[in-house]
Amino acid sequence: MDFSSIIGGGLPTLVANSTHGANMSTENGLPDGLFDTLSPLLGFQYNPLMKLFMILYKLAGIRLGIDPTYILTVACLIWAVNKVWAQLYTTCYGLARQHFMASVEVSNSDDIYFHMMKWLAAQPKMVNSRSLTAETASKGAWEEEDESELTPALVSANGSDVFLNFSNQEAKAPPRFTPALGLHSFWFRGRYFQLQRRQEALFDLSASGHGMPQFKDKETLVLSCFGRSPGPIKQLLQHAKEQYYLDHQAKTIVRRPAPQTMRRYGHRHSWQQVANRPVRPMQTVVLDDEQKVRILSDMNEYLHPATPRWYANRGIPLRRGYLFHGPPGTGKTSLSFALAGVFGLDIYVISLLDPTLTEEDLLALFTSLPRRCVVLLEDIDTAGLKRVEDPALLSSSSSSDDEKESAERQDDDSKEKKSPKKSKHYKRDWKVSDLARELKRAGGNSESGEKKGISLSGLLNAIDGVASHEGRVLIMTTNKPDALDEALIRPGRVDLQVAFTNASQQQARELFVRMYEPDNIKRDSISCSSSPLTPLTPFSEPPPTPFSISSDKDGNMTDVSGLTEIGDDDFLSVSGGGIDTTPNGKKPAPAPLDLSDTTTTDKKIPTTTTMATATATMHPSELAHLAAQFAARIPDGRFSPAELQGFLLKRKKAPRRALDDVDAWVAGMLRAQDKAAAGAGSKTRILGSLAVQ
Ligand SMILES: Nc1ncnc2c1ncn2[C@@H]1O[C@H](COP(=O)(O)OP(=O)(O)OP(=O)(O)O)[C@@H](O)[C@H]1O
Repeated sequence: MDFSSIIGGGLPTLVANSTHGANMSTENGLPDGLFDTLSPLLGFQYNPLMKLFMILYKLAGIRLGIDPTYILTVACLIWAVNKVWAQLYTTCYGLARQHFMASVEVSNSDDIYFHMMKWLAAQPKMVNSRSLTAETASKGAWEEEDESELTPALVSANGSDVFLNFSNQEAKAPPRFTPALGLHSFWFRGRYFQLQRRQEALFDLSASGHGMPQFKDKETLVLSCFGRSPGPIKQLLQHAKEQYYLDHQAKTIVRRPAPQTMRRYGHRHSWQQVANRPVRPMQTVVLDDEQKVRILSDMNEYLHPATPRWYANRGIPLRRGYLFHGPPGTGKTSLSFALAGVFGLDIYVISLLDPTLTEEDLLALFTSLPRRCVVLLEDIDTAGLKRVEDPALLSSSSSSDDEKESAERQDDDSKEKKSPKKSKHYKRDWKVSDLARELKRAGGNSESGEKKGISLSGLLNAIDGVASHEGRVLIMTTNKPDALDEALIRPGRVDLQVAFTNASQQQARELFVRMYEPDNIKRDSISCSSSPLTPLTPFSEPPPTPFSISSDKDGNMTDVSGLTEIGDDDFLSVSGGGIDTTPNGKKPAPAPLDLSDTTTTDKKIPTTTTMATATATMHPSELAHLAAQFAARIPDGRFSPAELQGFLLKRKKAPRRALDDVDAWVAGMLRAQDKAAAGAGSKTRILGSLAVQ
């Protein structure tokens, strides 16, 4: 392009033309355009910007050899057609959506949202979408890991041992990709679906935070498909949900109260998931079989779908409570988890010592429980729950000052008995000193930050008040059943008590077998229990035969048909968790064990390979023989299963070494116990037991 000729020749003419409003440019060989005609009329020559535009416009015309008006006209036409098309499309699409498409909305405050997102993240079509959101996918403690992905181990100082190294573990975890905000489409079971992911910011006036309203993001998924029925979308959501729970089938979900800021939204915001751990098989809890069967059949009966009707017909509130009591480390929590696993229930753990928990919160938490679940109140004795009969008397026991006050009052009481007229005014006759004392107490409490906490009546109200939730299984655990108020454990609140004791020789034997049996061998093949428990119904099988409950003349349940054959127990399972059978529901055939690790020494730290594959094998009969020898050296009822487990864990690959060491360990432990009994307390026992490990 010859700029000098344009500038030297064409430009002055153009400038002159545009300046003087000339309406002809025939000297450039171009016809007069629309602009040339319109510009004087519109007064373009007075506007410097428009003048510049005119110059550029003419320059373009000269360069292209056509009137730029045509280009502009075509551009305007394209724009108009596009506008009309867009409008038409929107209208037609809107009409089609309205009349020929069904849609379902899912909010991110609902669990289905997470089920759907997890499912979408696993769809190849979605993964290859051009518009994605990347998320950091972190693995839970119990999720399977690929051992081949382990970082090459570092060689230790002596050059022989190797240790695992997880320094770049996070870097290796691939991100998770989900559909970005906007419109997406995918096919599912031969059907076309549209997914719209939307986000909007809500101004939450009720947000407490520091009393300031806050913005809150709310996300919505809108799923649509062609057809007037939302059936396919429902199927899709059901499928996503099933896939989600398939991953969690053999897991027990543990929930705790959500933070206070979340709890106030109520219902599903009241609880948050804190763990998702593998189901604890019932066989791993070493406890008297009779006790296990008693509680299992009691719970099974309670959870049966026919039970609510039975309770309703008799006007009995549908609640069941259990109290597990016994020394620390005897399996109270373990049994609670195993029970939840057998019945496929989630566990809701509440600590009454939580400083943020008020009685209103407790009530709200109980009312937002799902239909069937296990509520676990651990170490209920530590919550200091007491019946408040007379606040004055109750508080009077807290300090020597108060004792004096109590004595004064008793003194006053006796005086008043002599002059009944005066006694009527007792409560109102506050002296200045009384008032000062009360104020001091109230001030002292708030200054020291002492928590008012949950009172016994608050707890009772939550667990069986008029507004309390029905259908849940309440399990309370305690080390000191005698310290509990009898109101808390009266029948109706606690229906079954299970006493846990230190390990018997039989239990020691079972613990030994469980510790050294290979992972892939089921308990029954080497069971040393007289009546092994395999109490489960495979997930896919139909539910157990409906039972009937009849009562004797005292109203006690006498016959629970369908549950009488406890030997081959059929227990209800909501999720199928805890199943300890092969996929076809049969018990696996016993496989030979070979635990020939007697040469293993604990001094050598296992390598990555040995950690994973060093399950040496031993014949079941040999293992049973070792277990019997071990049990014979454990005194009955002296050690908790947790203590025995701790000892065995230190020798987890060496059953014979455990046998060799057990006498010395028992002697050391007994000495520590005697010392503790002689006055130094339970702490000495614990420290002593650690020393003799
Ligand atoms: N009866 C048992 N059978 C199998 N393992 C047990 C048993 N008792 C305790 N253990 C083991 O000991 C550990 C502690 O058990 P658990 O927490 O169930 O005891 P607990 O009675 O609830 O104790 P605490 O009263 O201190 O809460 C767990 O690792 C568990 O596996």
